[in-house]
Amino acid sequence: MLKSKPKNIALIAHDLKKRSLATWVFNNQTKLKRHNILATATTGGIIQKHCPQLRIRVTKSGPLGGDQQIGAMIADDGIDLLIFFTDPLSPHPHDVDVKALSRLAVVYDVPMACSGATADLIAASGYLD
Ligand SMILES: O=C(CO)COP(=O)(O)O
Repeated sequence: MLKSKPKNIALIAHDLKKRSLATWVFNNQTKLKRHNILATATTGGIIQKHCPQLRIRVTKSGPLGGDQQIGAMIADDGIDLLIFFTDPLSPHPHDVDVKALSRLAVVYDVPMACSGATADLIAASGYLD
């Protein structure tokens, strides 16, 4: 099968969802490894430990501007997929940044998964092949 060109994929998870995102990445690393992976600092560090063979570029941590950095990349057409496992049951000091990031993903029509079920559907869709 003809492979599509590597995509720029941003990975982010709130604290209580980091383990679940790391597991999702581990389970999908065969598909992910030929793409350019970007993550916010803490999320990226945890995923890197679970998946040492993936090359992960990191931004600042979310509360320190990482969500905004990824939002700016979306506005520059630099992100093809956003996997952002959000935790709707905990307060976040940088909630405005979280909202701004998900808003920009919609403005620029970037595919976005906020939970495992949607991320699984995207992985099964052929988008990463
Ligand atoms: O806060 C985040 C998303 O809003 C994620 O940032 P970290 O990966 O640095 O924890």
